[in-house]
Amino acid sequence: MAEHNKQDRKQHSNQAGSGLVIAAHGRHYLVQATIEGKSLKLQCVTRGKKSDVAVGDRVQLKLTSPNQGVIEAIDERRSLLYRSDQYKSKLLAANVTQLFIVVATEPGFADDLISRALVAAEAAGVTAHIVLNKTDIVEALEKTRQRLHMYAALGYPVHEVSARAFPEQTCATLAPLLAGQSTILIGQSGMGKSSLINLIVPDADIAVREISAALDTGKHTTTFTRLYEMDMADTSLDGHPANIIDSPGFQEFGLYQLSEGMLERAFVEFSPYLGKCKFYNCHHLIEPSCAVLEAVKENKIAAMRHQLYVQLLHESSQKLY
Ligand SMILES: Nc1nc2c(ncn2[C@@H]2O[C@H](COP(=O)(O)OP(=O)(O)OP(=O)(O)O)[C@@H](O)[C@H]2O)c(=O)[nH]1
Ligand SMILES: [Zn+2]
Repeated sequence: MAEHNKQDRKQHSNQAGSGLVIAAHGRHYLVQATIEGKSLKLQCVTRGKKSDVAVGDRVQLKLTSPNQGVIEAIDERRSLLYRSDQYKSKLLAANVTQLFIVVATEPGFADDLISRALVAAEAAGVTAHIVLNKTDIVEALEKTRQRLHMYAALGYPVHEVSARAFPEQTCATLAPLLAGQSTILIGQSGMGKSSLINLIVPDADIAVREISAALDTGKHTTTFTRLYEMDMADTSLDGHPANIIDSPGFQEFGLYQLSEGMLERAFVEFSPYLGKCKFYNCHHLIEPSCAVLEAVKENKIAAMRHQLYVQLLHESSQKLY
């Protein structure tokens, strides 16, 4: 260790505290920390080569310089979501309580991605909602509603908003849903996720520039997952702080770590049929007298959803680790 580092460490080593990871870029983390009663943003690394910290983690840390720290421990997590990285799953966000999937009337969205997100949410014990944006594009509204009916029928709430045409109503719809929760927003490009974030998080742009500078991400200001803390003080929801997590692009969820048992339970509409197949260890693929396959045949389970189950089962058997 370099001499000046040693001195730095000595000077600050007795200062410890806790914090919330608000952004991650490679193995560098930005932590909103409280050190001896003072609130500050710290650039942090982990000890050694550990990289199992995620945005949303509550961590214990030690100060190494006035604006830097080392993450010593991760507090127990309430939930953990994974993102996909070429047949591997990496951490996406921790302690999320709900997932908002942003879709729009236009451009069209992919059912496959919605269902993958729903599976990820179910497996992580996270509530999932669908936010239908751009309801002002009325020509496409009915058709989109019909497409989303399938998810509403499965029990996933669908909320209609328009970030651009009806900003106030949009805030009024979303704010009570967000209060007291830690919400991650995901969406395919063009759905209006950024417009929604800018609407519900005042100064989101400034926060992103700050985070980007602190983590030295260069021009890639949109390639990292970040968390915005909202105190809701200037709303009727005062006292119910909310965390909003923005994940860039459409993060494909990492589902490789899911076991077969977890997968079949993550398809909520399978549940009345589980345990009713002829074979107790039925994979619901081609087996005779499979209650799930029979339900697909009778249109009680959408064929599209069953196909995704088959695909995910296949993918999870391909994992490389
Ligand atoms: N008509 C209409 N357009 C909207 C609405 N919300 C956003 N848009 C437009 O949709 C386009 C995409 O919006 P963004 O907020 O950049 O979408 P995004 O989902 O963040 O997309 P990426 O930045 O590509 O990830 C922009 O041209 C917005 O102005 C809406 O409620 N109605
Ligand atoms: Zn079966």
